[in-house]
Amino acid sequence: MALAHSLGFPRIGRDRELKKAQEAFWKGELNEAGLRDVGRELRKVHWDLQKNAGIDLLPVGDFAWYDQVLSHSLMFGVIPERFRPHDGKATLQTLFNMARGVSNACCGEGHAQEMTKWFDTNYHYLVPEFSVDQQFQLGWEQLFEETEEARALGHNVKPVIIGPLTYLWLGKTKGADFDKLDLLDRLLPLYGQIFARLAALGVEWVQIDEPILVLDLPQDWKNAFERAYNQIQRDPLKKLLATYFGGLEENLGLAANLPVDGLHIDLVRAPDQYPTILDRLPAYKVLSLGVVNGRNVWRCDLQNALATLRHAHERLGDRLWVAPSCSLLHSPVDLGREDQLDAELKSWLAFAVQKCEEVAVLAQAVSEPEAPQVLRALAQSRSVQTSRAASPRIHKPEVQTRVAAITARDAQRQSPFAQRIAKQRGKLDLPLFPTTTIGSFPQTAAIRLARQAYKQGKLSAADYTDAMHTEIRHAVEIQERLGLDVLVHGEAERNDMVEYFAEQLDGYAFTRFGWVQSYGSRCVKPAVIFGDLSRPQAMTVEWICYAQGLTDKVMKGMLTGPVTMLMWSFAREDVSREVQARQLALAIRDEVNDLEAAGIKIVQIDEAAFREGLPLRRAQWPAYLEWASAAFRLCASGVRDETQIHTHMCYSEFNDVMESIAAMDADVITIETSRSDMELLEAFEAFAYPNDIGPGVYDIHSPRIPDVSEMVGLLRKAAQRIPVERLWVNPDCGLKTRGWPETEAALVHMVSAARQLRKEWA
Ligand SMILES: Nc1nc2c(c(=O)[nH]1)N[C@@H](CNc1ccc(C(=O)N[C@@H](CCC(=O)N[C@@H](CCC(=O)N[C@@H](CCC(=O)O)C(=O)O)C(=O)O)C(=O)O)cc1)CN2
Ligand code: MET
Ligand SMILES: [Zn+2]
Repeated sequence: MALAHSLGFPRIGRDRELKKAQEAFWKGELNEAGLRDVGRELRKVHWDLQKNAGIDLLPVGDFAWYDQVLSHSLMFGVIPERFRPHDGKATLQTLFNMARGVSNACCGEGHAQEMTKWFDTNYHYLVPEFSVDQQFQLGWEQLFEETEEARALGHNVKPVIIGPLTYLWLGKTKGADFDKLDLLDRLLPLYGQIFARLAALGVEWVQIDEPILVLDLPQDWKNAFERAYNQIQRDPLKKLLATYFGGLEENLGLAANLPVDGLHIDLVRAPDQYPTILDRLPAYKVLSLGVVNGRNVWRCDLQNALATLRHAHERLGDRLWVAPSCSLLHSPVDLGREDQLDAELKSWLAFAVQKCEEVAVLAQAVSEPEAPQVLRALAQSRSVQTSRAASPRIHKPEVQTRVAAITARDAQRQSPFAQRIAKQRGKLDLPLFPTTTIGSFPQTAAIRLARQAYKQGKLSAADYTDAMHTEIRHAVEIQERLGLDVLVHGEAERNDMVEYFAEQLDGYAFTRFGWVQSYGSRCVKPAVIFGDLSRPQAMTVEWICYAQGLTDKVMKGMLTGPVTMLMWSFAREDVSREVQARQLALAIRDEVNDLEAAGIKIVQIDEAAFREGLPLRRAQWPAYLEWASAAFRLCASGVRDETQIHTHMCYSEFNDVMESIAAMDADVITIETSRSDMELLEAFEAFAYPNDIGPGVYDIHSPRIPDVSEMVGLLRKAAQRIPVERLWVNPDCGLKTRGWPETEAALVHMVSAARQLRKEWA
């Protein structure tokens, strides 16, 4: 029989119990013992859920108080100087300080560790900081404690640990410039120590995650794999090397031959690697096949997966394991919780619990093809596949006809930028260094509670609209008082910048409890694209016009772009991402045009996920960049020259995609730059980026209020790289996670900084 295992389970909890406990702890409303109780209970529930679903070997080490990479930094003693406790002993407080930063009398100033995207997901990890004299020592007992905890509950567990090369790859060197790989020899002994301790606890298998094996790796990193694993092998634990999010391609031989006892590969993202791996895998090794998609919510086509598994089983026998493609961290927890989803649609979906059931039944089907539950599951899967393929709710001829009729002309503004900007300047009458914000203002508890009451039917639509109008008035008044030049309505009415639009588009479904962790305690509820997408009516025009009616200043209309809508949703798999992006682009284009017709002079189309959508392998970049920037232009090109189109991007490296950013041809782009000290602008300068730019002058992820002088300094740096006529002044990103007091204080400073620059350049 094939063994059913899981690479990791969501930690946040079915009802976001972990989020609520973390936030209560930070507010001082829950003590550490209380927080630890919540964690312990969640782990117990999650192991039980997986075991009851039929998983034979359960993951431990997938739980984290904030982020799994951060847990590893504590385990390895990689604690930046500014957070190092006096007695050298890291505590939960140390961990949260590293994640969230400190700024107080007792502990001084310490900016949080940088946060960045986990491969091509919407999960963010905390970037380890390495110094040239970096030492590593075991400094965190969590993995061992949780292993004991699981074993005390009677579970058969497999601890999960990030491999040494992936861990180093994810980190950043600080201070002196040096090669991270030089740290490998110092780090490796810790793996030996960890494995020895796990073996002493009675562990048989450990999972070592090395997802960087699916990237284009430099040769020295490839070489380092052999060296590292030859050194690691000298101990009694069995090791499963896990790769996911893509195919091994030219690293396949390397991965197959490392001296470990098993290899996991992602057959959902890269089914093509299957036959080759069978030929290359040494005969002693276990092969774990990730056939159930851990990154999407569609039920697995069991028939299809089983065909591969049966074939593999003939060759491998008991050396075949079955798993989800990657950790289920990226899936919502339990579909059973959804009580308001349409029954047919619900029958097409699987969340983490259901995915474990799929893995288990597939593992059983390999050796017991006639078992009643296997036959039942296969029949059900077949009927899901046929009902979906034929469903009239998926295929909309009018949408397909419109997409087919798109011409190159539709994705091109009427005139080149130079002509457009002259007309826009004439009409907008803005000062040099115009100030603006990225869109959202604080999403206060009051706003969320009003929305909850409205959704539960406890607040009427009219009363909800009134409550949101009050918020918009408040935001507009404050912006006028602060003296900002281009105003926003503040996005109070939006639960999320993607979900809000998804709720108003045909072809999208949304869940009530489908939460997925984005970072720390912050979660998102990705909507589900199930069919051809269209916009039945205007989505934002009334809100934006209400806001514009309150002021003589220019009100910027705020939309989310097609690539971001797609990347932050659960997408279809029966049509390409490109086609879905085009459908979204047409819907957004109609909204842009409606805003223009309603008298709105500036429209911002956010593409925060543009960079995240980039394939992990460079060979696939050109095709993606081509359709992604074309989709943006399609949204933005239905308007007159006078209408100014903005876009916004965050969490982005731009150097290697400048050409495509320029190809988007937005009149103004606002970007995150403050944490990198305007370094990002080098790319814009080097490329001679032609359009207007708003480099963020302060980091909105931190409650810290930067001084005027700090922002003036950043703006002067920007002015050295970009002609001042083309510079805007704005924060790094939206302000929804901030409170009002710090938001106002920071914006007062920002406006002063802009005024000072105007004087300097007058
Ligand atoms: N989709 C997406 N991905 C993204 C981003 C993004 O904005 N959206 N930004 C980056 C990540 N940054 C993020 C920043 C903030 C939040 C965030 O604040 N999330 C909220 C949830 C937002 C939401 O959906 N809110 C709903 C529901 C809020 C809620 O929890 N309501 C309570 C009741 C009210 C209360 O007690 O607060 C409940 O249902 O129990 C609403 O406003 O209506 C959270 O974790 O709390 C998420 C990601 C990258 N990826
Ligand atoms: N307009 C959005 C906001 O201000 C853009 C956020 S990008 C993650 O929140
Ligand atoms: Zn942003």
